Amino acid sequence: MAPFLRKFFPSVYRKEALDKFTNQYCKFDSETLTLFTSSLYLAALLSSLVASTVTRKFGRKLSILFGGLLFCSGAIVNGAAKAVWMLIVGRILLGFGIGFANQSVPLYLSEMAPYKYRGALNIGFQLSITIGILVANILNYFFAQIKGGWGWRLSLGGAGVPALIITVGSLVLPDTPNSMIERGQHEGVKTKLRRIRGVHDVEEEFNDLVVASEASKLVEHPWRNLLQRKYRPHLTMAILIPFFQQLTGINVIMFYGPVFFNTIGFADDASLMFAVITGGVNFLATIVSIYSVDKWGRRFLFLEGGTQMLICQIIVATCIGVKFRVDGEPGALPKWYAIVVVLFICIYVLGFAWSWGPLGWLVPSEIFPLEIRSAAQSVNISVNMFFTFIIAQIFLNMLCHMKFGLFLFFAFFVVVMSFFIYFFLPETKGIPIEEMAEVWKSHWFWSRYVNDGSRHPN
Ligand SMILES: OC[C@H]1O[C@](O)(CO)[C@@H](O)[C@@H]1O
Repeated sequence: MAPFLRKFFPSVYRKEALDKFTNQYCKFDSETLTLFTSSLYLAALLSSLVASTVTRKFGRKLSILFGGLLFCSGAIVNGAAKAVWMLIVGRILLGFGIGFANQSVPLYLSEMAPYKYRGALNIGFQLSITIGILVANILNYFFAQIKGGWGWRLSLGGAGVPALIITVGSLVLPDTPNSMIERGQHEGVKTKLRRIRGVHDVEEEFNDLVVASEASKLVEHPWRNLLQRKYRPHLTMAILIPFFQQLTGINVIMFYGPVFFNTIGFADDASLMFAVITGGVNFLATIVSIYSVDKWGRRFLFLEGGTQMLICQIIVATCIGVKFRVDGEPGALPKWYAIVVVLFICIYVLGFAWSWGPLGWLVPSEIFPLEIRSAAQSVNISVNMFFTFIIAQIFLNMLCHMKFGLFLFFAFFVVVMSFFIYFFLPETKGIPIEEMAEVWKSHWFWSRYVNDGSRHPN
């Protein structure tokens, strides 16, 4: 929003609004602007490491509560901001909140979910993220129209509403049976299980939980465990899947969509409107993945989504390159031309939202065996946050230097990740978690690690 830029980032505002001769690609290149966006992810990365201990020792509820409170305070500081430092402090508080929530909420969900619905509920996590993005984009569109130019305060402060929902939720929802057992609170667990599952006979699940908890207590060094040769495929996936998810370039559209649409010549309100459209497409396609993931499988969605994103990235790069050339000639794209670009961006978002978006969380969550689950999950989240931070931090500068080639840069990674999936990711559709080991044992490449040199008898 122009009043926001004028107040906190006047040099960006001047370049964008007043200087009609600047290279289009560099209009928004400002380090404080990117620091404002990216500081949140650095804070999230740090706090998710602390949160994993809180979640284990004090229960999921407490981590969720911390997440809600920190997020709430960040929203208040941001909504009341008078200077850039307040914005950045607010973003850091939001980041701490996200670190706690990202660590504990997926765990909470998967521990509460009945076994059969775990996949769908897991995608529910990503679905909620897309709903959050969509609602935020819609509100931004309306708040931007408020006379007096203070609508951005509502946009930033409004983040307090979902934070309050999380805070209150953490107080009224029960802790998970797994967590209670893990912390030695055996009484009351069976009653709780009966309530959650809606059946009387919970003896078997109770015993399973106790056995699982005993087993995980025997693992003294989950982090060192993860480095064992037999966990090489898991460690590889815990690092590469979140890395690739971010290298699709999705957050260029999610974070800087309005900035980007502005760059190609739309007015401020039209740019915010396109953010609503991409947000809507993102949400709808995530629903598609809920229905198709167990039907067509993970590999199909990854490969189809990758191909779709690749084609769109090449088309968008070509369209922008042809018009702005390498020197970023000032002037907007013709309307119809800009609409074609927006259309292919939407098809790109569709491709992401039914593949790497949800599967980037689902696949890691179902392939880690219990003894390394929490450590591997922390690696997964940290790598995700780290690369979200990197892209958020360098995107505007990359756009300025790599120009339309930026889209080809991400396209290159989409090719690499699709080959990676094709050759190295086994299909995990319909395989019970406790039988997952077999999948690696019969894989052409990973079998040499999990079988420890000797091939499986069959
Ligand atoms: O839907 C897009 C969103 O999904 C994620 O890739 C993973 O949750 C985020 O980094 C992104 O902002």
